[in-house]
Amino acid sequence: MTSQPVTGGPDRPVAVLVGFMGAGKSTVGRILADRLGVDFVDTDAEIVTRTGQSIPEIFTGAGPTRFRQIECDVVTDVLQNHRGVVALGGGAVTTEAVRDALDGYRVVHLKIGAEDGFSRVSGSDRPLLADGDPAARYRELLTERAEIYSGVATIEVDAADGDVQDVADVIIAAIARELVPERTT
Ligand SMILES: Nc1ncnc2c1ncn2[C@@H]1O[C@H](COP(=O)(O)OP(=O)(O)O)[C@@H](O)[C@H]1O
Ligand SMILES: O=C(O)C1=C[C@@H](OP(=O)(O)O)[C@@H](O)[C@H](O)C1
Ligand SMILES: [Mg+2]
Repeated sequence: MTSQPVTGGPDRPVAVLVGFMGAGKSTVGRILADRLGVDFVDTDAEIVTRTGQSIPEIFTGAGPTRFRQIECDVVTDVLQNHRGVVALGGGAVTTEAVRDALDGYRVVHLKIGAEDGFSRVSGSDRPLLADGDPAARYRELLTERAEIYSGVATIEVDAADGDVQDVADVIIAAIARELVPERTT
């Protein structure tokens, strides 16, 4: 686990979770919010609520480019207006405007390897894994994006190590260290 100083603040979310599909952003994000006693927003769920369509429906209907535009609008709005925990969709940070919007925020990268991550999402309805060889596509996209996640993150945690509660514990400990740097335990 690595951690750099930063961020958060009364006018910002406590934490924004990024990382590849299957890292656990949606699941751990909800647990983290419960543990911290704050609200949780998953931007994919917010997209579904606002459009009235599922993520696969948007990808196959409006298309991936339009999905990224909708996603960018929703993410920037949530970042400005939400104060709890936010989980982004795995591809949100491929949009430059989203990366810019994250500047100065506490951004937690849930790091996952190809084998662990794919085993969690194999057979799910994620549209980017719908065609061809999903395991190969998963590996390719993960390799393409790994640096982007690390580039926007202020905290990085191993999301393969332990169950979802353990991952939430590690994030809470990292945030606590930022808030109280001299803490020894
Ligand atoms: N640390 C973990 N250990 C075991 N299973 C996990 C862990 N994190 C997430 N999962 C499982 O992996 C699947 C994908 O998790 P999800 O939260 O949707 O990931 P993401 O939002 O990053 O794509 C879910 O079935 C979830 O329960
Ligand atoms: O990596 C991606 O491009 C995507 C990740 C998904 O979210 P999760 O990372 O929560 O699975 C969802 O936004 C969409 O299927 C596209
Ligand atoms: Mg998710």
